[in-house]
Amino acid sequence: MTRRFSETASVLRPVLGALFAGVWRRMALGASLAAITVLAGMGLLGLSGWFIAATAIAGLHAASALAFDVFAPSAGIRLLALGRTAARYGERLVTHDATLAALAALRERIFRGWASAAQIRELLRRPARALFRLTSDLDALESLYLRLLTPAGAALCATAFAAATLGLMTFWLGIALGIWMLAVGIAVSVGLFFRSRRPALRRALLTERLRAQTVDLVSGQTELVMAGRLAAQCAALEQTDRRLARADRRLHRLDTAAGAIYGIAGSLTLAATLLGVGALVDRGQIGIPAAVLALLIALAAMEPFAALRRGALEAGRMWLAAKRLSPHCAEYAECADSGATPDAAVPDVPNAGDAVILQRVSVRYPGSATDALQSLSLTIAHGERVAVVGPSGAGKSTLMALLAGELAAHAGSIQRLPFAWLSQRADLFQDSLRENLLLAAPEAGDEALWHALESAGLAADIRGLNAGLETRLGESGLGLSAGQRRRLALARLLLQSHPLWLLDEPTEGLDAATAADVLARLRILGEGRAWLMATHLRREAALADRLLILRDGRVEAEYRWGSRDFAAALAALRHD
Ligand SMILES: Nc1ncnc2c1ncn2[C@@H]1O[C@H](COP(=O)(O)OP(=O)(O)OP(=O)(O)O)[C@@H](O)[C@H]1O
Repeated sequence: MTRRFSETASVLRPVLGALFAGVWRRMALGASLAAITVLAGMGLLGLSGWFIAATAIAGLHAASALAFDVFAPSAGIRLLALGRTAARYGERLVTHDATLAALAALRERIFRGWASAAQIRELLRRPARALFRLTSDLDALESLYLRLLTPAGAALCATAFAAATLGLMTFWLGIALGIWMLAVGIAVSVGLFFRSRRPALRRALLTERLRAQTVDLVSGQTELVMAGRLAAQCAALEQTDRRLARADRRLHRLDTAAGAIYGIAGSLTLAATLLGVGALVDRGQIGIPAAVLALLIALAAMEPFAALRRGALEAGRMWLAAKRLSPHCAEYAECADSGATPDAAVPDVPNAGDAVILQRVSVRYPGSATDALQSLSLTIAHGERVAVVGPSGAGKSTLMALLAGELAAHAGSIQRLPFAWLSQRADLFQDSLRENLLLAAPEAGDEALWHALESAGLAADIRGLNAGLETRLGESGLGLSAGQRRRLALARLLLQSHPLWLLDEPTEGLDAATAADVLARLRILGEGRAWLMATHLRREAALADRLLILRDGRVEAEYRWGSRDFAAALAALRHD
């Protein structure tokens, strides 16, 4: 039991800390306004009933009718009516403003929490899941405040108010009402939470699966048709949909049952209060108007608990979201406390003279039994060009990813200068050419952009487009040829003045003429910078000052330009 409690606390603490950080005052104000709205509503109903009953009784005799003060209660009714409307309006504004601000801050925290090598790899493997978590899990936390905490606070205030009002008439009636309301409210909410936890969890997971399957179906249509798996994928999707509908039906049934229980509990409360206040009137302890006030307050008191229903139904989903987001919130909080970034793989800067120093670095992929890089040491001097060659699986891309900070080493030390990275696939976005270029240098003006395009040999092509730099690209750079995409990536590389270039097979897939042009430009523009280039191709490796032969994650040999071994190793590479 204690272990369970400490586990729950360890999940909720970072999430609540992250959710309330910076906005807790607004959230407390929102919850207070929600409570005021409920109390004003109860007060309005009770006072109106009291007023009508008291006016009717006072009207029975001329003397009492003349003495009856109609102004104070009607002013009170107006005040409560206006107050309730204003509090409701303020509550909506404040709670939603606080929630949106909290979620925006939390989203940023989660993004920062994800900005680590291991997380990025995981996200790239399952992008649909990442998107779902960013949207759905965070929305679930929105419900935690709006549908659970705020209504729970309002329900407690309503209980206290109803118990106090009846307690003023007779102490034990107030206590009995308070205990009864708390018992029913807590029992139904907690019972609903436990009964709905499994279907709510199932619903959240099935919605996630349905989205991922739909994305797979749409984006992989061609492959599914080619493999004859389209019908199977559709059937799997339909099955998920059916299971989701079953979970939905179960939740709806629970919701209806909880509504019915609250209805019955409300009627029982009303009947018991009627008997209680009837006895009090009989004994002459209270008048009829006070009895009507008590009855109407008891009638309204159960309503805030009914509002908790939705929160209790969604609690399972909130719990799942909290469990998934909690490590990221905790991770980020630790980093914020220590002033570090979440990515432990950020390397140091080497001493003057060298651009890269790797010392006995080992890297292992999660789930792999062997190291992809094994105690690898490498030094690259300023302005030196090193080409890494080796058979497929030797560890070339791993080495590049390590230096780019996409992978963390489990042993050894890494020092390198700031770098610009030309990867095999140019990461182009569905945006204008200008925005795609500005990713590399957000402050660059038009002159710098055109200069980079000129140097990359793409300026003439862009000038030929009607919208020039404003031309919009499709997904992954659709609208440009492979050669133009590579040149655009090259222009991005040139917009950065970093002293180290990481080039991953920079001309793979280009025709011989385009490749020769790109390489000639790289050679001229990369003068004075250090290069680390992963390659299979002779035309690329020929630009290097040093060849590094990698095999099974180790440096097997190194050859300097001009040596016979260098020429032999070069000759062994692919020609185009
Ligand atoms: N994401 C991954 N998870 C597990 N193992 C991986 C992963 N990526 C690469 N590896 C393994 O790490 C080793 C080195 O792979 P790497 O991609 O670095 O080789 P490479 O030399 O770049 O190959 P290629 O020339 O085919 O691109 C291989 O044994 C490979 O199976």
